[in-house]
Amino acid sequence: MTQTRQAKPAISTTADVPAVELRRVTRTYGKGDTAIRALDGVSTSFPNARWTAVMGPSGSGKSTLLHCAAGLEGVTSGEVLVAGADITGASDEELTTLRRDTIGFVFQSFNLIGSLTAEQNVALPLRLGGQRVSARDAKEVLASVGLADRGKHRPRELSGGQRQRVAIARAMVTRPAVLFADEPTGALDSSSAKTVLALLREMVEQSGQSIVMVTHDPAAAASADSVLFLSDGRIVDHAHRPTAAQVAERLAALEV
Ligand SMILES: Nc1ncnc2c1ncn2[C@@H]1O[C@H](COP(=O)(O)OP(=O)(O)OP(=O)(O)O)[C@@H](O)[C@H]1O
Repeated sequence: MTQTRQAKPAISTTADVPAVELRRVTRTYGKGDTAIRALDGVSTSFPNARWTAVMGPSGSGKSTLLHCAAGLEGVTSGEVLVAGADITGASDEELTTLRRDTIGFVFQSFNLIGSLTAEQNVALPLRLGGQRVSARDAKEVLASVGLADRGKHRPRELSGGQRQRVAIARAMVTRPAVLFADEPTGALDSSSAKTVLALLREMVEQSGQSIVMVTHDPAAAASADSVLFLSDGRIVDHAHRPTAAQVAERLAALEV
C-alpha cells in the first residue's frame, strides 16, 4: 500500500462555505403507522473553522443528525453538503473517499483496533489511503496529544482518556476539514474530558478544522463555539458561546 496518494478532492475551506449544510433533511425509520421521523425537515449550517455542539433529550435525533451529516446514513429527503460538495446521492466509493480525505470521526467507544499499537492505530488512516507512514510521523502526532511515551502500547494498556487521545490523534493525522465527534467525553472522567476538549479546541484554533459534536454533557457543549438544541427531530434552539449552566437550563426546559 505505497502508491502515490491521490490529490485531495477540491474541497473548499473558505470561511463563506459552511463545513456542513443540511437542507430540509428528513430521516424516517420504518414504514406506515410505526414509522419514526428521527429528523423532521432540519435545515442548518455548521460554520467553517468552528466547533458546534448538538444537544437534546434522548431520542431527539442527535445521532441520526450526526450520521446523516457525515454520510454514514442516507437521508429520506433533503440534501447534505460537506465542505460545499453535495453528498446526498454519493456512491459508496465517493463516500469512502470523503471519509478518507475530508472527514474524521471520534466516538465515545474510541473504536481503536485492539491488536495494533497506539502508533499503528494512528497511522492506519494514512495507510488505508495508500500512504507510506514513518514511525516518526505517527510519534509526532501522538506527542501532540501528550502520548509520546505510549506509542508501543496497545489500547488495553491505556486508560480511557489515553485511548480517546489516541483516537483524536488518529483523526488528526489526515487533517480532516470536518471532525464528527459522537459523545467524545462520554466515557471519560472530568480531568480526561478536559484534556480531550482542549485538544479539540486546538484543532479548531490552530488548524482551522471544523467540529460537529453530539454530547449529553453541558460542560462539553460549553467548550464549543455554539450549541444547537434538537427536540423531536427539529432544531428548536441555538446558543452562541453559552455557559454550562445556560446549556443545562435550556436542556432541562426541553426535557420536561
Ligand atoms: N435504526 C433505527 N431504527 C429505528 N428507529 C431508530 C433507528 N435509529 C434511531 N431510531 C429512532 O430515531 C429517533 C432518534 O434517535 P437518535 O439515536 O438519533 O436519538 P439521540 O438524540 O441520539 O438519542 P440518545 O441521546 O438517546 O442517544 C429515536 O426515536 C430512535 O428510537
